[in-house]
Amino acid sequence: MELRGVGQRYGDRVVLDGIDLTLSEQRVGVIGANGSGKSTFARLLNGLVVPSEGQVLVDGLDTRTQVRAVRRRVGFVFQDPDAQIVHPTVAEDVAYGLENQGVPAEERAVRVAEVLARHGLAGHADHPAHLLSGGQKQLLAIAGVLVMRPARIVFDEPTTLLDLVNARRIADLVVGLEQQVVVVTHQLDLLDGFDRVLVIDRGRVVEDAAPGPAVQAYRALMADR
Ligand SMILES: Nc1ncnc2c1ncn2[C@@H]1O[C@H](COP(=O)(O)OP(=O)(O)OP(=O)(O)O)[C@@H](O)[C@H]1O
Repeated sequence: MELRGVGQRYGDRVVLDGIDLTLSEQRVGVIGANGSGKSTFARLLNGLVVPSEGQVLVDGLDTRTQVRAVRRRVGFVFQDPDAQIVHPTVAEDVAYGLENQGVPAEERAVRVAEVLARHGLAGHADHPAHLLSGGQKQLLAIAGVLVMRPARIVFDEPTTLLDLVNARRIADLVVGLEQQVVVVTHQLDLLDGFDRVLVIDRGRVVEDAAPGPAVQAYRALMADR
């Protein structure tokens, strides 16, 4: 994924400015203060937001002109799974994206069963999705993305609403993924073992390093506020 001269503004408000990055590492973290531009950055990566300046490219595809192809390559997991869960039952919800892509019913059933089993939701296939616990809902939202087999997944604060047990579960799941992942988080221990961490501050990337030095830079920055 590549950002070239990317800027994002809403009216007079500059939310991101002068972002030039190539993200080729398997695990990339994004940290920074509230309102620094992290979610906007995450949303640029799969075309949920199109930059007001510059270009975002995924495998050479421009999010401005090839957003459908980009979305097939880049899955997105929202902070609040309720934003993502739209169908009455667990299995229907996971099947939804596949149905949209025209995957035949038989293959859909196999892929849905497989992903639910892998994420401990097999026993819940026919349960109402809204009755799941917060942790199960987040797993369901992730299963709904994984079933589509995107090559990359962007997570926007995936553990914020979760208790410690479920947060750990999601963290383990993220670490075990074979896809490229970009994770926005305030939970700094989620970044252990990541390849690269970006610190965003006031719309700019102010540190770009391994997790240790990046977290240190972020702490130093916040200590001065
Ligand atoms: N659609 C929009 N219209 C106007 N302003 C927006 C829009 N989206 C984001 N912003 C503004 O951009 C700034 C950065 O928001 P963003 O959600 O990217 O920050 P963040 O770093 O993810 O914050 P947090 O850690 O609190 O989630 C905020 O001041 C926000 O109000």
